[in-house]
Amino acid sequence: MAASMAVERLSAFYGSFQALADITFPIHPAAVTAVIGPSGCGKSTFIRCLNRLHELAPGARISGRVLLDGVDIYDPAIDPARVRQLIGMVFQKPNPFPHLSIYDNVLAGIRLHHSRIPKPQADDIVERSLRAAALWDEVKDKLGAPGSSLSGGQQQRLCIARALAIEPEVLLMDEPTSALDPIATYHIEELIAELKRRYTIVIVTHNMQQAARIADYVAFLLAGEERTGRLIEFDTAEQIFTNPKRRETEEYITGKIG
Ligand SMILES: Nc1ncnc2c1ncn2[C@@H]1O[C@H](COP(=O)(O)OP(=O)(O)OP(=O)(O)O)[C@@H](O)[C@H]1O
Repeated sequence: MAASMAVERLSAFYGSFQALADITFPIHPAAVTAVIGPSGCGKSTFIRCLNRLHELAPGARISGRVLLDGVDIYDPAIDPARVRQLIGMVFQKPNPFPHLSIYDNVLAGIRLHHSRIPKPQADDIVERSLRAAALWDEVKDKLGAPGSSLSGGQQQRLCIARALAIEPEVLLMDEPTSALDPIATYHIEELIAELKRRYTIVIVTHNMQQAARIADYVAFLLAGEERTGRLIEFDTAEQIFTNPKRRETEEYITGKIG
């Protein structure tokens, strides 16, 4: 069963600067939730709060709660490394280790947690993860080639395979297609549609058409003059794109602001 998440009164800070204020909404299991909003409204900050990457920035902290299946991932008893294992992340720019082979790239994350994996088990994890990332057929005959030998879209699917190898319950994606061409973007969108059957997915995107194509739910964030991002509207994608309740949402999705 895919996990559910929820954010409750989440605020995020960099030192004295408040990047996000008082954000509350549910993240439904086995569905795609898109986080949209103009540049600088705090989308990346938000998604990084969901797996405790935010706190690694100097002076960064949060208040509020982030629940994974009802458990607060910021509870002092919870190990942040375990959180990042359960809640995987894929970044904007495909970032495979360029000199590592495709095979070793898939295992790179898992090796942080398990020092020795027997070869048959490693082979199995590599094949399963590459299949899940819809990359197996393209690379199965060159698993020893460096990650950098792949196209941008293939590299991004390799990063998705690396994230899936550690068996997360939730997959976070921060603008995963913004560095890719339209065909590679199409492949990643198809893959997301497939992955949401098993995983809970949160994606940051600048691209309204993309959000409309792939999201089940949408959270729209907006920052005012003080640059603090707030949740303007959360709803099903259908509602947000056909009949938003707030004027600001309508202005954003029709291109009048942002
Ligand atoms: N490490 C940091 N230290 C201080 N302020 C930061 C840091 N990272 C981001 N910010 C600030 O936090 C705010 C939100 O930034 P964030 O990158 O989360 O926005 P975003 O919506 O993802 O932007 P974009 O769409 O341009 O990527 C901005 O005002 C930004 O300048």
